[in-house]
Amino acid sequence: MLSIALAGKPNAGKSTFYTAATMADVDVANYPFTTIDANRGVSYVRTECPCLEREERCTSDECRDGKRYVPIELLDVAGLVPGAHEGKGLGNQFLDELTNADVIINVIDASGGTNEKGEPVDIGSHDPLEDIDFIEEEMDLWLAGIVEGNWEGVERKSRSPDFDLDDVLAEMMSGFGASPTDVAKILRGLEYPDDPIQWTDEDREALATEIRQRTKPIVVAANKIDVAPEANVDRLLELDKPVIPTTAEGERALRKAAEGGLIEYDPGDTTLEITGDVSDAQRTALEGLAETMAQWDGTGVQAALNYAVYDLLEYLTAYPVQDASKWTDGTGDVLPDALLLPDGSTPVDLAYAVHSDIGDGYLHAVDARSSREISDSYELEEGDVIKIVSTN
Ligand SMILES: Nc1nc2c(ncn2[C@@H]2O[C@H](COP(=O)(O)OP(=O)(O)OP(=O)(O)O)[C@@H](O)[C@H]2O)c(=O)[nH]1
Repeated sequence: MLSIALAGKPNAGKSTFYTAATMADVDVANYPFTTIDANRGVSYVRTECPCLEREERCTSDECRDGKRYVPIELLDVAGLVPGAHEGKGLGNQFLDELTNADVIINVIDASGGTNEKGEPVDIGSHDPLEDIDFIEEEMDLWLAGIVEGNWEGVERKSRSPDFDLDDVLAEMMSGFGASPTDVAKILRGLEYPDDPIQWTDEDREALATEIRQRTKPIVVAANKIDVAPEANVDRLLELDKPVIPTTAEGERALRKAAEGGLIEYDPGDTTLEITGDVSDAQRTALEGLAETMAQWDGTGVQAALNYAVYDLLEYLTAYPVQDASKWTDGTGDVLPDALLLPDGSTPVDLAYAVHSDIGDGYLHAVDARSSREISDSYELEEGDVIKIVSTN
């Protein structure tokens, strides 16, 4: 399963984001919230379900009136502080956890109400722009430290006659989650001496930065927009980096209210509707939230998760079915599965994602919309419904 890590300074709102995003909406998923451990849970990206094109909606628990929720793993990496790579704060352990993630959401306090260490200060008194780069810097320095730690081994290997620096670097990088394509791109983007003994600290740091950029893309969640000075959010949005305004607290309140039957709201909606008996205080709070959502296009929590998967990682959703005309699996369930695959994936990749042991059993694939056979090299598109024809 794709894995998204929430990182950022203490008190930026990571745990609130995590709780909101992993809170099962009883109406969407009628199975219990799957806790893997305290900081690792299941959340969802939202997309349009292909069942919207048909008369009847699909039977999946993860589809609500055509809003399709596709599971991903969410990690809550406790607060990082500047100097973490040297073991400051809770330090390295959390940087280590980030290596398990495919993409990072850097949660910052856009209200400027927490200082560089994450301690509460008056709203507006800390500049949130200062909180953006430090995660990248900490990760780069920490990775550079690991590369440095491995370097003696690389130098030793270089004495062997069949030494190939690129092979050794590729092996090291795969440990950080770099795919062979990433490795090729990283090595192409760098200039470095062939002889490892001549490498300087700068060469190793440049390598670390490239690895981080390729393997850990980051989107910033500019959190606490409900209380942030608007100018702060505007300045953040002007940066040449992906930034999504969020209110994690708002999303948590909405999910709770929806669960309690007070409102109609599905994660990612930009509006809410009060449908239950609410107190005056609840009405005022909900109306305030509705205003924030109108201004920023929702609470941003779903938008940040979606941005991480569909924009930064460039994944798409494909729907494997067994019956190409009814769009069902073997038991008659309509569009039971939605799978996230990298852009550029083919029907063969989908076949492997469905049955990892398909091997030579794959015969061909059918586009369920047109009922036509598609070529093995066809590049899947968002929302494709595909029947895999195999011998097993
Ligand atoms: N106004 C407002 N407050 C928020 C929002 N999100 C979180 N908070 C508050 O910010 C404080 C810190 O939130 P947490 O979620 O505990 O922060 P954290 O980043 O997980 O902190 P650590 O666990 O220390 O790393 C809490 O009092 C939250 O209620 C938001 O969107 N708006």
